[in-house]
Amino acid sequence: MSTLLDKIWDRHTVHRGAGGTDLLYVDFHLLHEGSSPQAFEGLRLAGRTVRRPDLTLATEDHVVPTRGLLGRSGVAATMVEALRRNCEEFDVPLRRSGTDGQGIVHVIGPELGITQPGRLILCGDSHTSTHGAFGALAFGIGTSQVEHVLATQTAAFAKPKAMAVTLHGDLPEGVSAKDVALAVIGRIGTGGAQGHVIEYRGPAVEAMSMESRLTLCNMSIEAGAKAGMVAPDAVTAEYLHDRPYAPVGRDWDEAVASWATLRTDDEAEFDRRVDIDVTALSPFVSWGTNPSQVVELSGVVPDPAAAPDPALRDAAERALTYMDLTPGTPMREIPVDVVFLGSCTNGRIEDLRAAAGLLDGHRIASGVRMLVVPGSAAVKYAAESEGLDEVFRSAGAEWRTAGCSLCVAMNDDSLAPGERCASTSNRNFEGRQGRGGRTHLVSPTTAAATALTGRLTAPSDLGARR
Ligand SMILES: CC(C)[C@H](C(=O)O)[C@@H](O)C(=O)O
Ligand code: SF4
Repeated sequence: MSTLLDKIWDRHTVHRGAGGTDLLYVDFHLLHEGSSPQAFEGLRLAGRTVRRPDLTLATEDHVVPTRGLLGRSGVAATMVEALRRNCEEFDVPLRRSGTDGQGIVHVIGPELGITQPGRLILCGDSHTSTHGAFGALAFGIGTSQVEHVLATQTAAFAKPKAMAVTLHGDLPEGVSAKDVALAVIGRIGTGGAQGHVIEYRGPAVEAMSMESRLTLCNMSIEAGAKAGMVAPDAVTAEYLHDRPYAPVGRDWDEAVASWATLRTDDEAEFDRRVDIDVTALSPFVSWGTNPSQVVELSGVVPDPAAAPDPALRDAAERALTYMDLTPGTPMREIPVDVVFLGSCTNGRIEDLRAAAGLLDGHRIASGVRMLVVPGSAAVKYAAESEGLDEVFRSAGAEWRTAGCSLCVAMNDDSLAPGERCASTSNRNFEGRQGRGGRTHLVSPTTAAATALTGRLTAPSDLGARR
């Protein structure tokens, strides 16, 4: 009896190492400018080539500007230039910024149909867990492993344990996969899934769109998991059909038939199980400086004294100092300066639609700056063809080109010290959005509702106010 993890692991194992480390075949390798330069340099020094450029794809996402063109000088230009030179020299296909098909690596993989059920997908980036939404095994690797994959199309790992996170019930209106992800991390902690691959299961997962599943799997890494996954089903196949890298004709039929075997057997044992009833969930928001420091938006800033152990109490105290928050303050009373809608967590078309649905015909609060950054060029075009860009602009938000943007202060977008931001991204670490910047992780609709009122606001709070 095997779990989905066992099945994919076994199919990819080319050598079982003595010390419990297996050598796995890699189906697809994604690259970006942030984590690939040393790997290419290593190849060059060793006189090696890229073994399977056809199973490799690079994109420019972390450092690219999302307003205007890439400059000719500066750190970003140097990093992007290095990636372009490396891709050219090693024959690796590259999605350049400013062209079709470019975007955040975890947005374009699924969009192009590269991310397929049963595949092993690696990338030098922690949020590679995103791709598990398709029933792929996908995780982040370090630079030396990137070099190894480039040279050999294989990588060595110790097999992680399997953890089931089962979501029971139906998600209430206005509560999204992002809220579920924050609720899960709030429950199990940032180390709660350490050493495990999470398989999300249950009726609430089956009812989710691919994009919601991507959001859920994206955040797995924030619970310490190696990866997140969802068994493929009809929703998965429907999403992939006709995508540029998806199989066609007979190959498609065979692929779909083989995907049906990619499920955990009924009697298979998980190393750990967590059950969550989503029926009573409401929107979540982070108050602290790691993604487990969350509360329901209807709640208050917690008192560190109530933390269950001294380590958590210290962490909470430090976080509240950094965040400049006082225990007992209702979350709904916390004002924000900036709202960020985007990232590989929530920068897809459904996220933009959901936020635009609330903003349509309204203006964001004065004094609030809102950045809307599509996760890919394709998301941007799709949004523009639906008129969403107009909705955002008319509401007073900035409409940008694709990139990581304010998710990470590695590009032109950052918070000023002390600025407070409601952000649809996945990390609220100190300085993540800029030195001294304060991040509250939220869902796209909470971000939109917050932009309208200027204070942390759940979508359902808006009714009474307008
Ligand atoms: C820069 C990159 C390697 C990093 C990651 O590994 O995740 C980034 O994408 C992030 O989200 O922190
Ligand atoms: S959007 Fe954020 S989390 Fe995603 S890859 Fe870029 S920096 Fe990392």
